[in-house]
Amino acid sequence: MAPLTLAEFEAVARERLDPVHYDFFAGGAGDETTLRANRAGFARLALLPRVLRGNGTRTTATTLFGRDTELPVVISPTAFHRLAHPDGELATARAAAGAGVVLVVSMAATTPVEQIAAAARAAAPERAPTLWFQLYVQPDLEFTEHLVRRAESAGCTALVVTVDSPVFGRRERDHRNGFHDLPAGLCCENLREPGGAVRRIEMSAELSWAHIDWLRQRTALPIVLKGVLHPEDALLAVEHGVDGLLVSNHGGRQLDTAPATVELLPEIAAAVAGRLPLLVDGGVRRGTDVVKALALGASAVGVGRPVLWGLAAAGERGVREVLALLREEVDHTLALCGAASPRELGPDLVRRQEGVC
Ligand SMILES: Cc1cc2nc3c(=O)[nH]c(=O)nc-3n(C[C@H](O)[C@H](O)[C@H](O)COP(=O)(O)O)c2cc1C
Ligand SMILES: O=C(O)C(=O)c1ccccc1
Repeated sequence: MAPLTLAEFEAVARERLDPVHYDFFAGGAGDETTLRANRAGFARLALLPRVLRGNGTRTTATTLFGRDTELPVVISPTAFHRLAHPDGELATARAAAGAGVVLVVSMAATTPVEQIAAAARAAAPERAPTLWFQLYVQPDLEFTEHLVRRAESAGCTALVVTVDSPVFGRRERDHRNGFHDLPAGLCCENLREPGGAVRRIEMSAELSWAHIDWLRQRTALPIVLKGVLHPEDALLAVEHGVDGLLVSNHGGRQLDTAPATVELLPEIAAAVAGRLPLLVDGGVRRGTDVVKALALGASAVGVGRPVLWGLAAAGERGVREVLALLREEVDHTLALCGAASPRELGPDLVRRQEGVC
């Protein structure tokens, strides 16, 4: 039976994957409190529908940084797609392009960004697929700049700079399983030097706002900061001229006990006061989750693990099905809420209820 929900895709993926790789994808940091909190945050919110709105025609489409997208959902960057399926990022890119959904290519992709972009273009030549590139600013700024140029030349139209990883999160499942490295034959292809050697990704606690200023001066691409959670940092982001925020706790993989992302949205939306578009990820598994996040001020949401489950279950087709399920659920939820488009949603549609999980 074809999976009917994103949760069912996870169950299929779990059966197919090496348990060590399943744990790498599924796991979080520490006690996995934040991993669970992301889901609980959505579960605590109720949707309060409007009726008799006369919205016979609906759209799930919207725009992000001036480009059309079929869904207010982007594929958040996740490492190592070839651990999930031999076609890896190529399959993900084809599915995303076919669905008209933005793919954020991970710096830790197991396929070079140029090949990912070519696969996306070939899969949907008529619609100029949208790829963004996720960057961990490396202490070697010359190499970082080289990566930015590669992403630009490959046709990526935004940089997503991950700022929640001054050190790597402590994922205890991986420690228990002894999973520390990619198997032979796979590597982080975007870390390959012109000479052929592959660098290791460095997490750096030295990074500061000065690095964001440095990057701002070196690229005309929109810069989205991924992993801003504190409203004061959201204000600093505005001051430093970034173009968007992806409110994220890294799917519960970095600071354990960080709050659920959806719970932070209202505060962050109030702080930025419309000066920047907000995206949010962490625990989005249902169309109702998407609608709740948009109602609370997000322009779009990101999904991480569900795409890996689709990929592990059935390669490109699995990712296509995951995106199609999300699209149907978003459309259905908009209809039931009396909304004609993602842009019509406001905080009046959401109620917080205690004790519901
Ligand atoms: C297996 C895995 C790998 C990830 N790799 C990256 C990465 O390379 N860069 C990054 O910025 N975030 C990475 N993330 C975090 C995701 O971009 C995203 O924030 C998170 O998965 C969202 O939560 P969700 O999985 O509940 O949808 C990764 C997450 C997972 C689960
Ligand atoms: O697993 C992750 O969450 C992640 O961000 C990552 C980054 C670099 C290499 C491998 C994983």
